[in-house]
Amino acid sequence: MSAPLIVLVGPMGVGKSTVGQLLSERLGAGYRDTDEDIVTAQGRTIAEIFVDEGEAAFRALEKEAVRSALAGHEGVLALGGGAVLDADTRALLAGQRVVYLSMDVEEAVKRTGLNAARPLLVVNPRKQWRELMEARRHLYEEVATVVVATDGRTPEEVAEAALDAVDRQSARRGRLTPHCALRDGER
Ligand SMILES: Nc1ncnc2c1ncn2[C@@H]1O[C@H](COP(=O)(O)OP(=O)(O)O)[C@@H](O)[C@H]1O
Ligand SMILES: O=C(O)C1=C[C@@H](OP(=O)(O)O)[C@@H](O)[C@H](O)C1
Ligand SMILES: [Mg+2]
Repeated sequence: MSAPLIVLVGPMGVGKSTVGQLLSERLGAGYRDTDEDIVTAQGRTIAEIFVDEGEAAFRALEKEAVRSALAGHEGVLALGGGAVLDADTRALLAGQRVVYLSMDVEEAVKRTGLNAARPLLVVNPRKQWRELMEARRHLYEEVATVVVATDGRTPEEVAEAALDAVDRQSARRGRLTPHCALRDGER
C-alpha cells in the first residue's frame, strides 16, 4: 500500500497548505490537501458545509477524505486542523511521517484574522483559537513524528526546517528516501 511522503498537521492558519505545496515542489512529489478534496467532491466551500449540515457532518466527510488520501497518495499531504480529533484517523497516522507545524496565538491571529473561510474562528478568533489549541495540542503531539515551529519563519524557511527535521529523523532510523534526501524539533 502506498503512503504519503509527509503528512502535515497543526492548527488552522499555521501554514499546512502553503508549506505543503512548497514541500511538494522541493521533493518533486505530488500535493494533496484533504480540505480541497472535500470541497471538490462536495461542490461547496467548507463554510457552506458547516452552515448547511453542521460540524459533525463535515467531520464525517473529513474522516473519509483523510482515510482515502492516506491510502492512495504518495506525495505531500496537508490535513485540515481538526482531522486529528478523530481517533480512527489518529490510529491511521501511526507509522506515518507526520510533521506538526506549530505557532503561538498572536501569530495565529495575524495569519487567519477574521476569515470567514474558517467557520470555527469567525466570532472571536483569539479566544476560539486558544480554546481549540487547549483541546487539540496533545493530539497534534500524539500523532507527530517531528514538530516544526513556524513563528517568525517564512513559508520557505518552514519548509526547509521541516525537510531538515524529517531528514535527520530518517537518517537516524537508517531509512533515507531516495529523491527526498530528507535532512527542528524531532521527538
Ligand atoms: N510561515 C508563514 N509566515 C507568514 N504567513 C504564513 C506562513 N505560512 C502561511 N502563512 C499565511 O497564513 C495563512 C494561512 O495559511 P494556510 O497555508 O492556509 O494554513 P493552514 O492550511 O494551516 O490553515 C495564509 O494567508 C498564508 O499565506
Ligand atoms: O481546525 C479545524 O477544525 C478546521 C481547519 C480548516 O483547515 P485548515 O487547518 O487548513 O485551516 C478546515 O478543515 C475547517 O475550517 C476546520
Ligand atoms: Mg489548509
